[in-house]
Amino acid sequence: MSFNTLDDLEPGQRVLVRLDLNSPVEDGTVQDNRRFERHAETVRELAERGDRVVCMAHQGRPGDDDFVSLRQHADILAEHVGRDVRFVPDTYGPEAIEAIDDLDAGEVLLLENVRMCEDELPEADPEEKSKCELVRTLAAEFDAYVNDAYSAAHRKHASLVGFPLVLPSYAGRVMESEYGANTAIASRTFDGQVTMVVGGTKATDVIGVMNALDEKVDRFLLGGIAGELFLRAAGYPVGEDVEGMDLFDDQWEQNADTIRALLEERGDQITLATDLAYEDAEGERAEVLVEDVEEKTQGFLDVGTDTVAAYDDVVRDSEAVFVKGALGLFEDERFSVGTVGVLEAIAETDCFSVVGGGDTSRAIEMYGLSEDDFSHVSIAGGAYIRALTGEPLPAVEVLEAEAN
Ligand SMILES: Nc1ncnc2c1ncn2[C@@H]1O[C@H](COP(=O)(O)OP(=O)(O)O)[C@@H](O)[C@H]1O
Ligand SMILES: O=C(OP(=O)(O)O)[C@H](O)COP(=O)(O)O
Repeated sequence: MSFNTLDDLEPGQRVLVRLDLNSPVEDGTVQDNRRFERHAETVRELAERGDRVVCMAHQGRPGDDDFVSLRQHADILAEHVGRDVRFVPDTYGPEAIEAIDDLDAGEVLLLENVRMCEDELPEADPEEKSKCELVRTLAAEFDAYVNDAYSAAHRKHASLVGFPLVLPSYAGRVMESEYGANTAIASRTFDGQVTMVVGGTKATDVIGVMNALDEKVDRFLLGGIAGELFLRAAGYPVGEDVEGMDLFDDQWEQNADTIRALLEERGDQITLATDLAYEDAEGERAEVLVEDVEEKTQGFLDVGTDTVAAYDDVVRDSEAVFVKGALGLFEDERFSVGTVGVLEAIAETDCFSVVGGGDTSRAIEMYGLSEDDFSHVSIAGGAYIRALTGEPLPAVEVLEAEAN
């Protein structure tokens, strides 16, 4: 590992820590998940050493329903850390600076959602990001920067790539362990069939790297939003937004050409759902064969049972299975069949397996599966599949470049 870690950081300092607390938000309520539990280890270690610990994180994307304040995150984080986590509804303005100055040794503060600041999001190189006001203002308050946000390390945002150029920088415990595990996995080779289960909502992240995964993956099993977009490209009347959704049309615009090319060039490696599940008028799970869909009038919330059976067979014939994203809205038990079915098949076989996707790992504990039945459960989604391709992660690269 060629970056500095917490073992290299002198205790008793003012430390700015980038976490990834991006979480599901249901009816305005932030849902606890493994990201809190894992990052709490880094925060607790720093606080116990007598550092002043200021945490910075994001939630959602501007314009989306889950783009909310981090106030609730502070309470959830506090439960996992086992000590108070103060919250300030400001990121680098006077209120934030005052709260940072007020902190004593061993105390923890969480700043407001960093994506509420204009400087954060437009992607740019570290050099440019290091000069923005957000980075310059906050850097002046700290002795060191710790990046623990492995799962956001594929984004070139200010809080992720800007600070290592202006502060001594270190990887947190989550960054260290996820980087180590995912890099080791990327260099593994397998004799038998390697399968990747692709679902979730961030279709763009995975479609963008499917070409690069060609060497690594023999079979792709599609579900979730990516699955429907592929069905649309294959000519079925699905994969579009209905009823005020905002999941398909933008991602279709961005990826339609790539999807068509993938289907044409390696369609034999790509398996699509043959049936889909939806909520009927009585509120029950109902299913329809993809070939029988005449028009999409409501959301499809899971793959159907024929599809699950077919995917189950493929998983049982595989030597390695990588999961990136849920096959359906598994948080609702009626639509958990695809995600849980595939996870159960993996757990019952002795294939090498990695489960990732910001939310997918939640399905393991929600449905009584044991983490021990998987080789690695990552709290990262997009970053982990990018790591599999061997493509560098910008936030890791800058930590390495600036390490001494
Ligand atoms: N057909 C679907 N309709 C709505 N939501 C879906 C569907 N399929 C999957 N999801 C949702 O995708 C969410 C995100 O999955 P996740 O594994 O975190 O992938 P990603 O990293 O792409 O966000 C899950 O919480 C699940 O509810
Ligand atoms: O949850 C995240 O990614 P993931 O869903 O791919 O695991 C990260 O916080 C990155 O968020 P973003 O995809 O809105 O940049």
